[in-house]
Amino acid sequence: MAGSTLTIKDLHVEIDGKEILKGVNLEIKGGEIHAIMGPNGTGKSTLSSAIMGHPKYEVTSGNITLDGQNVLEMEVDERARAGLFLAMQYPSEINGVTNADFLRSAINSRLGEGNEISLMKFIRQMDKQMEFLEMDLDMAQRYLNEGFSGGEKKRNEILQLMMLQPKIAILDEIDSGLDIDALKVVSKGINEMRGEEFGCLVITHYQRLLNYITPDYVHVMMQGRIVKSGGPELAQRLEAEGYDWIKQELGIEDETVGQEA
Ligand SMILES: Nc1ncnc2c1ncn2[C@@H]1O[C@H](COP(=O)(O)OP(=O)(O)OP(=O)(O)O)[C@@H](O)[C@H]1O
Repeated sequence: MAGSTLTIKDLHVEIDGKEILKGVNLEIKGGEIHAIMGPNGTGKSTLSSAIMGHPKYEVTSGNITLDGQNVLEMEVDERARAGLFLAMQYPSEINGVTNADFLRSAINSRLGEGNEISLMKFIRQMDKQMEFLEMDLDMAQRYLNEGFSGGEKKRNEILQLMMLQPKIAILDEIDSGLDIDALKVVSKGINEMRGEEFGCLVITHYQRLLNYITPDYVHVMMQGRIVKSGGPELAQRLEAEGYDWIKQELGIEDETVGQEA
């Protein structure tokens, strides 16, 4: 089976009446890893929130499709069931719901009624992936993200990714706040997912993540648009030289969006 394709065409998004995304075009296919970099406040997280259907982010024009299906018409849970996965910059804590319960119901919701995963199979898989991610097995029974350190939350997001096996994942600053060992483990998890069935968009500020997860494409976002795309060498140049050369090339003065009003 070939992988899926997420297509974003001329996407415009507003928050509280301010236009943040001003025409984003991007296609992510199974087997591909894309990275988006860009200065602070240029719309990177807005793009991931819009893809996952956060209610605050209003799509005013353009479209998002997954294998031709209109993602914008799907509720948030339908998007997840369709195979989209979003690892948030700040994962929420949910008191009263254990990590294991949350994961099992998320997997069952994806598999659909009548196809639920057996408890034994679920436990076997969860133990295996937790071991792979060098996680303390006790974390399965802790409430979701409650009291997890920054690094533990990120590792947990990768555990969810590996258990849910989405078609397309969007990882927003999965590397922020990680120590070097955790960064390696998180990258190991993402690399383990690599394959024709899996497409991924990684939002990051740092080339160092891309040393571990080599992207196929690197895009730069400024002023609510993707203004430049290239291969891994583009991230290396950004690390060495910053963003000024792109701003000069494109005649961009202030990169922050949404401040004009
Ligand atoms: N919920 C919100 N309410 C009001 N403004 C918002 C909201 N979310 C984002 N913005 C504004 O939208 C713009 C883009 O924010 P966004 O978080 O998408 O940027 P980013 O490129 O991900 O930044 P960073 O690199 O700092 O994470 C910013 O000016 C931000 O203040």
